[in-house]
Amino acid sequence: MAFPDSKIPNWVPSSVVAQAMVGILALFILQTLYRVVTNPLSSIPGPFWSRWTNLPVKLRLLSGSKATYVHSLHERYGPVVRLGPREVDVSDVGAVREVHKARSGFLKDPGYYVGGGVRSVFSALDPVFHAQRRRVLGPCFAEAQLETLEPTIVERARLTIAKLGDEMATAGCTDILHWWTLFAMDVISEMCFGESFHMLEVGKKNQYAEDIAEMGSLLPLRGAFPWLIWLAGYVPFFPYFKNVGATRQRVVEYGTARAAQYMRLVESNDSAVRKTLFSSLVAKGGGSNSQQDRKTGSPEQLSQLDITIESQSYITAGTDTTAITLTYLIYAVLRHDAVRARLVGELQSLPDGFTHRDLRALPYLNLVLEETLRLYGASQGALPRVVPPEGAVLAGYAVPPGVVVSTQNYSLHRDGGAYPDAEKFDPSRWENPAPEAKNAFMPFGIGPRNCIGLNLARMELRLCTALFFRAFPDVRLSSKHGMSDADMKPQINFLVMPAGHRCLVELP
Ligand code: HEM
Repeated sequence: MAFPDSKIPNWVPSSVVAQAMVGILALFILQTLYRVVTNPLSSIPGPFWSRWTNLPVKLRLLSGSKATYVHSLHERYGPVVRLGPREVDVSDVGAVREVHKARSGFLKDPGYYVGGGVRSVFSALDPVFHAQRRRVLGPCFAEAQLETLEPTIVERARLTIAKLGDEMATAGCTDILHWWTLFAMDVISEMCFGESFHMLEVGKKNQYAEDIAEMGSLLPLRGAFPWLIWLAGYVPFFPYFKNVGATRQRVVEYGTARAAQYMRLVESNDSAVRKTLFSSLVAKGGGSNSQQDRKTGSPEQLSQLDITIESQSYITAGTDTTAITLTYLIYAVLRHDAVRARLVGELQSLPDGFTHRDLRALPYLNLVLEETLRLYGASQGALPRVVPPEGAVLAGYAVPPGVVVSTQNYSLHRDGGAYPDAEKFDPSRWENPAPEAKNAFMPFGIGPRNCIGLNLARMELRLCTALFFRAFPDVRLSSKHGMSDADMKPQINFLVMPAGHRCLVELP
């Protein structure tokens, strides 16, 4: 065998080179085998391929079937299942609570959560910084604080109902997912920037919302192959990913302009300035744009830039989540005549000027809400965390430091022990729930990284459901334009999304 183009000197016999190459290959295979066999995760049950790769679950993440697939692995292998050489999923409630509890040491997996190098309450990894931010921002989402913003929600919800009614009358049916998405965007933009995006009036998303949706659509890809986005910066034939930088830039610029505009209004002492989520912080001197405060990262005193970044994360985390959950709530109610009859009856007993406080006290509405959050809450997929340096024992299995441990509501909320006949949409199961049912229920996450917007989400869900079913007690699912249950099959990547990206309803 000759090596004409190589730099190997002529005096080295080619058979020696070939033997060396075979030797290196053999060593590599042996080392890999050794690592696979001695991997501390090898005692954790899982499919055979999980010893070598996590590619099968990554591909399922992209196709929206990871959560159902991982659930099937739990059914086969038990509450702790291996998904790859350095990855496991846990569905044992005690172990899930261990992972997410305060001071557990498990941090959010940076491959999944951190984007754009900015630190918001959502993306921050450092627990000290995060705790300080939550202390500052938590009160903005307290129920009493949100009551001052209730008129914003009601005004936008009434406009949505009017739009739905118009479209059903003129087009014969309407897409509630589309309109609830615009509703949620308008509400959160007004709550962050003091002025709604007015997307409901226009009937479609603005550029900012499109940009945020585009960035969100890349999350599964980023979660599966974080290096791909990095690589895209260097490889010229990835124009799609190259646009991401420009999109992100546009989002920051637009948010900055909106926040600056709001601060100018506040400083002008205009009495017409609308309250925002951040009003109490601004009143205490937050939101300043001085050079000293500009640097993002000061946890106690939020600068204008911090408020812009936080707003962006609320718009990302608080729009589709609310719109999708609300859409599934209506869909589930419309598929169950007895549930609809009882809910509509209860809502019709409300006085005309009802408030969110009245809705909080309605028994059946809240049962329907809990059951929707169990089966159709928007967050059903993996919430990945990294095992701390000291390692962990989860449901009896030792898990070494650095391993990614995920938990998923899809499995927790379908645990037959906690929820008999788990696939059945049955609000009455929450009338007198067993401790197991309460324990496994985590639609908004648990612990210090739970959802900061959960009070806002529940408020929006209650108000919209009440206004919708009072306005349209006889509404039904439509079969126009080929709409069927297949359109509502949940696809789960980062969030749940109906497979058809629509939910059409009509009046009789
Ligand atoms: C039905 C609606 C919603 C659902 C089901 C939901 C669910 C969740 C879940 C499960 C988490 C935990 C994520 C994790 O542990 O990795 C979370 C976190 C978060 N959510 Fe929500 N969410 C909803 C609405 C909202 C709204 C309206 C807002 C906005 C204002 C919001 C803002 C956030 C933020 C900022 C975090 C990160 C909190 C932190 O890490 O400290 N969410 N949400």
